[in-house]
Amino acid sequence: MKIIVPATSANLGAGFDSIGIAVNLYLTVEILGISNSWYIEHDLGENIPTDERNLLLTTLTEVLSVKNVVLSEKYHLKMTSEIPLARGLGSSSSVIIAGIELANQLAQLNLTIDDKLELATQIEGHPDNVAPALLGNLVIATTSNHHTDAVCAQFPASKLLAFVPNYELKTMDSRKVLPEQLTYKEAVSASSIANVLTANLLTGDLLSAGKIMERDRFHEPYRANLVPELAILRKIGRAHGAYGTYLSGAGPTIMMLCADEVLSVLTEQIHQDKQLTGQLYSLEIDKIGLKTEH
Ligand SMILES: Nc1ncnc2c1ncn2[C@@H]1O[C@H](COP(=O)(O)OP(=O)(O)O)[C@@H](O)[C@H]1O
Ligand SMILES: N[C@@H](CCOP(=O)(O)O)C(=O)O
Repeated sequence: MKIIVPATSANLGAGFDSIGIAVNLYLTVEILGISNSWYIEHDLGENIPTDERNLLLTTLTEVLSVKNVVLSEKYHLKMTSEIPLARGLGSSSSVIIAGIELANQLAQLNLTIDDKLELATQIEGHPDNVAPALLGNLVIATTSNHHTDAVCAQFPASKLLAFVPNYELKTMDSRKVLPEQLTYKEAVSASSIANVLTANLLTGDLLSAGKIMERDRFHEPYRANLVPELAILRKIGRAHGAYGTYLSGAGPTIMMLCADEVLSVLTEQIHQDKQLTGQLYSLEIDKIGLKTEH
């Protein structure tokens, strides 16, 4: 059995902690067989555990404990991932979704999509990565009182250029620079910007969505110093016809949305800029989300 989960790009500027998209880079977990102890075969580096300490298995354990189930066997697994770690493309959320599905399959829990979403949001803390990783496409979601409401919709036709800088930024560290509070006036203004962004996305108006996503007041102004590449790429995007540019998740990846016609000029400009060191990915929206193959 194989579990396949897409990467995600959260926030889209003003949709902080509530809007995300699934993109076509994948985490794959395969069950190779029963084993004396849990073992995850992977080549993701020394910092990623191969035993029960791995996020995949801590998630599995948490789900089994919530459901009051004990597995009689341990397994040898193989994990491969195209998703860069700690770069703002939802690597941790993809593992959480895979861990929930692994528990679901191994313990035959018959979890519904809603059950999986509740569990994932409880574990991750916010729904903007786990919801699109589970459902695919564009998801707008909110969590309160242990319940998540999620709306999944078609993302307007667009090319996605993800610039992934050559350094990690842990979500936890990037959240530390955010303010404890906003004034009432600031909160109303920031949420009105997010509301218009959502309306533009749902009506397929990417030209307007791209402009307003750059006016976020919830997180980008505070994180801009951590990721100097955001200002550079935004300038390139504006000069060469991108719809909009935003900090993907907690960064440091920067996502640019653009039409097919300007993709090559944007790619060339980014490659030519000597201040930018990192990898550039041309991505598509993943429309499916979590997949399990038997
Ligand atoms: N395949 C994986 N297996 C186990 N842990 C992982 C895996 N991918 C990511 N993680 C954990 O998640 C952390 C990154 O999560 P986070 O800081 O939220 O960044 P992001 O989710 O944006 O990539 C990694 O440092 C690692 O601890
Ligand atoms: N809304 C969260 C999203 C974190 O996404 P990640 O891909 O960086 O884990 C935030 O902005 O902190």
